[in-house]
Amino acid sequence: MQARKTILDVTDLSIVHPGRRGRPANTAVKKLNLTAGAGEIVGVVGESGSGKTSLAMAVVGFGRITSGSITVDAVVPGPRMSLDERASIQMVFQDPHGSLDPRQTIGSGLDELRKLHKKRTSWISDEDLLSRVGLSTEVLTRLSHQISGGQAQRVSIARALLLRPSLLLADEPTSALDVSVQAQILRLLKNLRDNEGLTILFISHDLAVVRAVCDRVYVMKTGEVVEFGSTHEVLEHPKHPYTQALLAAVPGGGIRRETGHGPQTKAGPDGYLGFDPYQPAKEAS
Ligand SMILES: Nc1ncnc2c1ncn2[C@@H]1O[C@H](COP(=O)(O)OP(=O)(O)OP(=O)(O)O)[C@@H](O)[C@H]1O
Repeated sequence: MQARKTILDVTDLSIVHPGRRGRPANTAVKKLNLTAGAGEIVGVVGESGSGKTSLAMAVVGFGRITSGSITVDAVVPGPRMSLDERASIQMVFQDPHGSLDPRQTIGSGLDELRKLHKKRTSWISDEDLLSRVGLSTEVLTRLSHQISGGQAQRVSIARALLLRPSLLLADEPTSALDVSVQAQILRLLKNLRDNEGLTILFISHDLAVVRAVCDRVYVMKTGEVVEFGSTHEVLEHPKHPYTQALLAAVPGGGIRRETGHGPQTKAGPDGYLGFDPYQPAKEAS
């Protein structure tokens, strides 16, 4: 099999936040190495405070880097990025409405992006773009508060896709959503990986979500990677006591068993039960 092109390359990354008001400096990331290949969904999982957000901010060029390096398809994230380089690294965050301008309709938000990035965005019409994320053009005339959380997250993903990013950073993209909507969004991200070759760095504290969507996973504890490998290997046969403890803390070992979403059946390949999360032909909720 041909090796994948490396899109994200994090080498020996350390991030130290300076202490404020007499507090000691805080080492959030220590000598971290991580890669993501083209068309791969790579997870970073760890408890609160493990350094995920510090890593994520550095990858998109907003955060501090104390030592080490990051490249995203030959772009070095940071304040010196050009507008076009900035557009090549896209983000989707936890709060789906928070990343949309409340005063703009979804359509005028897309128009604004198209004006700012004419070359990057001419490849697709709004209609085709929205259909790729399971939405109809009806959302174009709506304000962000007039669409559901799931729809808003689809719009955020569409806005990212419009810019043809080399990397999508998804930071807890489903944790604010209802469980059934969560599953739809996860399925959408997997479809975009499979059909568009999208490369995704997926940050989460939720093992069930990571299990559902990631090809490979890195487990972070207090700024260090304690274990990494294929999601199956790491979550089915965890070697590090921290990974074992994370799994033990989740009922069902990170395989989510939902209630109230239809009949309970055997876990599907996604680790979810009882419903088919992806309905591309329908207007998504
Ligand atoms: N701007 C900052 N200044 C000082 N310390 C910081 C800053 N940002 C993060 N930290 C510290 O760095 C460590 C890692 O935090 P980080 O937010 O990266 O972890 P996390 O895994 O994303 O946690 P969470 O899920 O709670 O956001 C923590 O001890 C945190 O207190």
